[in-house]
Amino acid sequence: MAANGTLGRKKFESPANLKQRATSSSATQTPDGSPIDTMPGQLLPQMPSNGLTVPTNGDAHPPMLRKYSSPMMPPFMVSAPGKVIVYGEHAVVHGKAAIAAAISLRSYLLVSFLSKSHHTVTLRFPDIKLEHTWAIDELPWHVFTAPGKKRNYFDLVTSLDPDFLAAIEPLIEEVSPRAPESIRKIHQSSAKMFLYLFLSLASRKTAPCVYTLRSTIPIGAGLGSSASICVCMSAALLLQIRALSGPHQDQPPQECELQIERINRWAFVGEMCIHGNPSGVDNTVSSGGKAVLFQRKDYNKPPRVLPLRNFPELPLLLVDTRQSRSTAIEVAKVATLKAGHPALTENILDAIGMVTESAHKLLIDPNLDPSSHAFLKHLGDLITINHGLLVSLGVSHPKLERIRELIDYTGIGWTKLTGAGGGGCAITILKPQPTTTHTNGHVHHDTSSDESDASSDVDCSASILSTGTKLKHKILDTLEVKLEREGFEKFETTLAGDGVGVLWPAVLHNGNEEEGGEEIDQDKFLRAEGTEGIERLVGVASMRKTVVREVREGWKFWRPWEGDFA
Ligand SMILES: Nc1ncnc2c1ncn2[C@@H]1O[C@H](COP(=O)(O)OP(=O)(O)O)[C@@H](O)[C@H]1O
Ligand SMILES: C[C@@](O)(CCOP(=O)(O)O)CC(=O)O
Repeated sequence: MAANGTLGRKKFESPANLKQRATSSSATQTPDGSPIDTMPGQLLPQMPSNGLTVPTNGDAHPPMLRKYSSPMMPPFMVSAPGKVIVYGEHAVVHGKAAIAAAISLRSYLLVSFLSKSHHTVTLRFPDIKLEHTWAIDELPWHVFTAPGKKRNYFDLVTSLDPDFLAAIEPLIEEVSPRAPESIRKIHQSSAKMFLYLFLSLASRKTAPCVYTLRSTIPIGAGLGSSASICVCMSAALLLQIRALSGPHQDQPPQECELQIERINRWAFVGEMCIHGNPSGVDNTVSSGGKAVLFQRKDYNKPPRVLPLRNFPELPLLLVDTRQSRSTAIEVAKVATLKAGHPALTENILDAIGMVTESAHKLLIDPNLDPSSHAFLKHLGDLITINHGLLVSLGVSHPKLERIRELIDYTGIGWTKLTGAGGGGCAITILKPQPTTTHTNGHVHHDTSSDESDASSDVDCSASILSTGTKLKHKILDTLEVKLEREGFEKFETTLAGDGVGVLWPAVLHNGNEEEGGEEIDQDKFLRAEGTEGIERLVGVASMRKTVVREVREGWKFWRPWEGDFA
């Protein structure tokens, strides 16, 4: 049951519906150039509050002189994925293409509203132990709304405004001033991103609220954690000002794309606050989901970004070395190698470019059969080749090689480092079925698996997409113990899933639409333990129980590749 009996789904409508009722035209179709300052309660005073209908001037009752207080908006959630680079890291710095894909590790942002008397906005980011509150009236709105300065929600912003940065600087300085330098830097980057987006998109009249964020993406491991929180914040603010339509059933693909693009543009602004000069690939993948081909030949021009709509959702094993690394240092290593051995290094970079091209050609093949063994083997071989080439560029790390060794030994899949290397993570695309195991140097053909695994003539379509087989579980569990013993962390994720998603209101029905549902409140969200606890709370069914894709109860996504949502 909902903590508040009025929070059952039937009593609330999607942001798009509310907006449609309030303005009768969608922001998507007729952007009027000015952000909407009011909250749904303010636009719709007739909206039921605590189950009661508020009389309006149109009622049989005479107009009332007392001003009714607006009902509070229900809490809602947004979520956005992290990413991995599947092929082409480092070569992409030298003008070749790379392929990046969304993963099912995600950030979740809960937006809860306070009564008007508060007039504050609070960030609760427990992953980085940050909690900070600002008085909305004391924020430098005058700078962000000065003549000629105010940005529209649909604007393309490609650089940060120095006046805006100067205006928020004193507020950022007040965040965790006594924390150690390394922690303060993390807190202040997140606060800077938030304040810049909040002041650009919201207004002085914005309803007081708390933004509580939890992420299942390891931070600083090259998995796009920062882009994912920027996408969440951008989407939440755009929903609050009703600048988005949907996500809803049968939304045309172009309209889905427009909403994603709108979110992505502001997420990029957030990334600029955190990173200075981001490439834009992380926020693009996190907003839109699935995968993209990404290439930047000329740094003075925007990159080429091609969505790869056919990229299949594949189970992916992700292992974090927990070895911190610096992207800048790894990129510099390759530059040094190139200076010392220009022809050789160029050949390696060209070869990596060919790996990406080969994968791209396969993925856009109209006759692609993503369930065929041949398809998966092609992708897997390219993973192995790509890793070898990265090793020869000198960007691997003994810990990455150890992970690869442990995984190769099980024969469970194809493994490569992902991102900058020098630490960070390794990814493994799982083979359709492991028919053999290796113990103490001996190779065993396992016969203890269930029927689908025991069959040598396996139906790949079932086994490729499923990790739900006994043998795989056994190998993965044994592997997990070994990896953990050596200080590594293993995640079972899915490759090429959804981008930004919305749970409106933040109520789960646990499969029963008739019941009022269970509200996800701040306390429950903060108390959820680890990735499993968070995913259980927000309605993600365990991957091991599902065959094709994770089930996210109640969540809606913009899916241009489908034309609607499932
Ligand atoms: N869960 C989170 N909560 C709050 N801030 C986060 C979170 N995840 C990432 N960030 C922000 O993003 C920054 C990490 O960015 P970065 O080092 O590029 O890592 P990644 O490669 O994972 O994006 C952090 O310093 C912090 O400001
Ligand atoms: C090495 C590189 O190709 C990828 C770095 O990825 P990440 O920082 O590990 O997400 C650098 C880049 O593309 O900017």
